[in-house]
Amino acid sequence: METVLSVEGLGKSFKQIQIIQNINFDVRKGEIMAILGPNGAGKSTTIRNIMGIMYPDEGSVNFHNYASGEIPRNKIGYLPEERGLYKNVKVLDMILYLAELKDYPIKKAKARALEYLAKLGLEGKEKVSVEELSKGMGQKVQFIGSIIHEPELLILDEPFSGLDPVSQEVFKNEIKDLASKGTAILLSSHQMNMVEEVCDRLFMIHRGQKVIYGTLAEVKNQYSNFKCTIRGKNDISLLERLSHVNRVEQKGDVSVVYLSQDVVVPLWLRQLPENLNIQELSIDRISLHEIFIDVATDQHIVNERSAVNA
Ligand SMILES: Nc1ncnc2c1ncn2[C@@H]1O[C@H](COP(=O)(O)OP(=O)(O)OP(=O)(O)O)[C@@H](O)[C@H]1O
Repeated sequence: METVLSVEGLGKSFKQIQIIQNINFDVRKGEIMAILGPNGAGKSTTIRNIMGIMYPDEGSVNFHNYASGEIPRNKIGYLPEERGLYKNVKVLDMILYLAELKDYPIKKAKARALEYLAKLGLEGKEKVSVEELSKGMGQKVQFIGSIIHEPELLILDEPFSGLDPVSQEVFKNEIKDLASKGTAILLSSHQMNMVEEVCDRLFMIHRGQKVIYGTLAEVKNQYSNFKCTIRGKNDISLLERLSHVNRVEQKGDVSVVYLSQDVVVPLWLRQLPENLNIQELSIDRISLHEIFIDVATDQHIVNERSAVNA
């Protein structure tokens, strides 16, 4: 797939403190790439360097064959972490103003704006002034502003925050739809369930450095695939002695047994001892949420390894 954005060796310091270091990834046409990491990891700093809001100390950002200084900004859409629209401007005028800033034909912009306002449940709000909107509604308007000019690359910093579950679904579907039509999307989010549902690949930063980079399937395969949850009173040492066990976590009567990558689940189930107390048992895939916590807290619960492709 065609590479739209490539980030190479990006590094940035503030007051001699290295915030991000040697960041490398790309975003391809029609894919949703998630950029993840705990608070303060360096995600927004990376995005701001891509957007030319700040300049990197090291490395480069390329959009197709354009180098940093030459990137045609009207080909990029950006929903920043800090939300902000002019308060005393009417919704439709606000969107058209943003389209004009990107040199997008106004007639087309108007048709698109009305289409998206209806799609996002804001039909009839065209003439309402921005200050009269709720926080979530304002976010929807800003989102429309970021895509009004049909950008080839869309960068979304925390698009789901502050949205109710229904609106999150609408946003999620819209983001997927844009990608299916060819938009390259870089998405930063702390909502792992959402990320898991939409992203094709992911990049995780921890303490300013890459710790995970790959497709969702690759990441899951690298981190032990399965966990077995058993409800029943059991001695932890009995569970720890089983084969293919990376680690056991016990809370009251519930034990979570994290299995190693090479486990064959039916065989593993067959070797469970007869004296195991099983009131309930389930086998599940490790979630992205668990992988995130594992990496971000250096726990190595799900896998002895700390990184994928690092
Ligand atoms: N302008 C600045 N001057 C000094 N330090 C900064 C500046 N901007 C960011 N930082 C620091 O850089 C680090 C990374 O911040 P950044 O906003 O990139 O993190 P993030 O991964 O986006 O976090 P969050 O999930 O909380 O939004 C933090 O320690 C932050 O304090």
